[in-house]
Amino acid sequence: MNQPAPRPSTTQLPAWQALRACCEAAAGRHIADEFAADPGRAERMHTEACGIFLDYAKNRVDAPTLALLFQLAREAGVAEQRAAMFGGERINRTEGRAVLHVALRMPAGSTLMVDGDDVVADVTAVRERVRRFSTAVREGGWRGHDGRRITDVVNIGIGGSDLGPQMACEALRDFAHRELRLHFISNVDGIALDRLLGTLDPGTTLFIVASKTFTTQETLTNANVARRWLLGHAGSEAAIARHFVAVSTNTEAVARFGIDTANMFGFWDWVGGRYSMWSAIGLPLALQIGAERFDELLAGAHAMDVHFRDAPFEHNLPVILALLGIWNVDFLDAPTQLIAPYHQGLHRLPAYLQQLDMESNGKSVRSDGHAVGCHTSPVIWGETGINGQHAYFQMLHQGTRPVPVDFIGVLEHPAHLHAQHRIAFANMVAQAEALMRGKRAAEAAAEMHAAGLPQERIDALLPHRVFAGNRPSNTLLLDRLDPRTLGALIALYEHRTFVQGVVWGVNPFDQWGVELGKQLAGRVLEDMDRSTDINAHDASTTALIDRYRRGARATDPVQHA
Ligand SMILES: O=P(O)(O)OC[C@H]1O[C@H](O)[C@H](O)[C@@H](O)[C@@H]1O
Repeated sequence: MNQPAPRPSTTQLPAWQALRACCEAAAGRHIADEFAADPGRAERMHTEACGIFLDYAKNRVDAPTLALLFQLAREAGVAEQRAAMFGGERINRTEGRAVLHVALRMPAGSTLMVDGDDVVADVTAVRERVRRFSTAVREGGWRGHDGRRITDVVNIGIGGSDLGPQMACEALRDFAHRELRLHFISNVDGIALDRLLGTLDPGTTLFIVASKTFTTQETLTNANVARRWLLGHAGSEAAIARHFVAVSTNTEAVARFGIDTANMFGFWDWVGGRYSMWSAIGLPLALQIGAERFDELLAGAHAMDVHFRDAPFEHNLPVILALLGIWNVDFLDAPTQLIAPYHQGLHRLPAYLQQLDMESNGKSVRSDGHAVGCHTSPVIWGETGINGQHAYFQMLHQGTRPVPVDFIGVLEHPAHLHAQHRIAFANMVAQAEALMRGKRAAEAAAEMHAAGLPQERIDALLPHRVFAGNRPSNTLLLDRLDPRTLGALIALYEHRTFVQGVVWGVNPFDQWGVELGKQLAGRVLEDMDRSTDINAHDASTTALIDRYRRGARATDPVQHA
């Protein structure tokens, strides 16, 4: 396995050290004062590409800080690592793999050779199978075992085999096929699947078992339940072939499970799970919006790839977002990052970005095995901004720690929703303004005077009605929420994650941290069935297992009136 070229640790880079000094100097400065002093600030601090406009003027940075952040990207080797990724080098060093989600959206006919193999040709062949299959299901050519059309598609998968297609199906529901309903099952506790199966007709239901490894316990458990349910109704094994397809890299395991490998859509080990929605993992989306629109999603992502590859850092959306994120996490001590979409269609975006970012960069050692020495992935959280406003925005405005926000709005909207769209948009812009500007004591006092409050009351309330402001945010405006722009948006965040990983020196493409819990779950499961004493665990864990053994009752389902 080739080792990364030796590079000083991130915190030793000259730009990092200079940023430290910048940070101390900037401590007392307020963004509102920067706006007042610099009429050209907003004009300079925005950029746009692929139908996405980014305003980043409401960050706690000035021109010299920004220049140093770009310098940091140069010193950290972002351009070199970017070229290595696009060139198909094995930059996922701990797993010895190339990282080629960008190849999944390259136009048919282009070439990218890896180990003597043209990966774009392989990608195009699978894309063609997805096209044929999704068209057949959508048009009624592919039917259930008793000859009826498919009406419901259930994607069984988890993590990267669930979050991407689910998020995109929600986002693009306006483009959905009228007679095809999409469902997503990930939780192993059985509740969601149980509830769903009760509403489905086995003769018109298609299951997609989506798992890169095809070894994931949750997915295989749910898939087995679905299989038994189908067989219980259809009566014959032959029905499986009409109602089950698989998306995986593991042909043998798919065959062992009992799915005909003719009904399997493959992908490759150079596609990370959380980067896989562009592969056949996107099949639910292709079924929902059709292959042509799925191609538009890929084209939008490809356009962002080209922008990321070619645009100078100073105008490069992913690079700018990444560097501001690093500034917030490492220099302004912001431990979290809020994602606030002001479009109901994007309500699963925060969940999607949680995996993308935290599973990629939630690491404390660098690719070379040394400690990182700075903070890495922030906690990503959020839901639709408007709901957040009425729940946790209090903490954003007056809490003790800064919470940087990505506000995401959409400009185009259906005419009949114009009045509501205006309200949502106004709220988004106002929140960003309020977080940045705050409200100073004199302003708050004057308001209370004007409202006729007695001086005593004003004095008592004043500390509560002051807003410090100076809280950073980005605002991303999408021209519209269509497949192309969604593709560009997701690719933008993918590359942001990549740039941050490069600067921090971590490998954004492995996830060793998820293994330990899985291993221990296997042991706990065995111990839950043991009748003898168990003492291989700590006392707390043993007591919990014991409590389960004594207290967990299996009851009959609740009978509804
Ligand atoms: O697609 P699968 O192989 O079933 O994996 C599903 C998920 O499970 C794992 O625990 C990983 O942490 C994720 O990166 C992955 O997306």
